[in-house]
Amino acid sequence: MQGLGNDFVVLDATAEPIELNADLVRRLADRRFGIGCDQILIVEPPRLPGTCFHYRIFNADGSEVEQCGNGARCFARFVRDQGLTDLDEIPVGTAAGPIRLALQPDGGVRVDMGAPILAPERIPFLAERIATTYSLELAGESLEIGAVSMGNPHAVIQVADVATAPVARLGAQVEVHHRFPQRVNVGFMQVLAPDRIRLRVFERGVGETLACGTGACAAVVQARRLGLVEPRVRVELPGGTLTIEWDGPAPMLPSVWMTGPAVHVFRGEIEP
Ligand SMILES: N[C@H](CCC[C@H](N)C(=O)O)C(=O)O
Repeated sequence: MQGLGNDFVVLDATAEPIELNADLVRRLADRRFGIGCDQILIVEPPRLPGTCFHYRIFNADGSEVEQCGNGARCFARFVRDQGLTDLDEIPVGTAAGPIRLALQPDGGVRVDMGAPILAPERIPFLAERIATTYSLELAGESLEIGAVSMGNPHAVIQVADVATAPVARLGAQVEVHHRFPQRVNVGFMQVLAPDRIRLRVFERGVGETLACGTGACAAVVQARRLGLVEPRVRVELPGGTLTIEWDGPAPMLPSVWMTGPAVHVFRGEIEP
């Protein structure tokens, strides 16, 4: 499956459990010696009340993570195509809590990604207090970043031009910065207009991907907090465009909504 070029191997563990260790994940995700993907998703029976499935996510480096936006849309497409559900609106449990996946008539998927998390200790991010931006000291330079969690941690850096942003170098340095104890995804955001953002994301555990759904959500949350965009924003990533909606930063942080495509690429069996 792929969502704007962020690609996944999706495994159906609804009938019998699948246990993946980090080494097996890395082998399956390897684009030369394995199948090849950015993340592996596992469809499991429900764990949370009121949900139909549980959704586990593993980065290509073998790390298990809390949330994946593009993967959520592909999850919805997969469980429908596999006949595992006939619901149009699918409540799914994740390590970050429940999310709701709604299949759209045009084949796209709209996801209630839940409310963003801004409290540093819950991101997690080491900071004295919550702030709209933080100064991050890197070898020889100081960066202004936003820190937002969508269940998974994101650093958001505003740049003048994503095309020339040092994504590989800075992304790799910020990903492992000591103030992010569980590492971090690093978004490079260029605000083009109040309803339009361009974004590149250096993903934790993968490197730069063609798209990052939670990264798009985090970028819009940060841009809204900076007063730069309207509640509905088109986020242009290298792999395509997502529509992100967020009415915040109201006192009660509302959900972030993400709408975009989910495409089936191939179906196969994994040799035991
Ligand atoms: N690399 C992310 C997980 C995948 C997120 C991304 N593929 C998305 O669409 O949200 C992390 O370590 O938190």
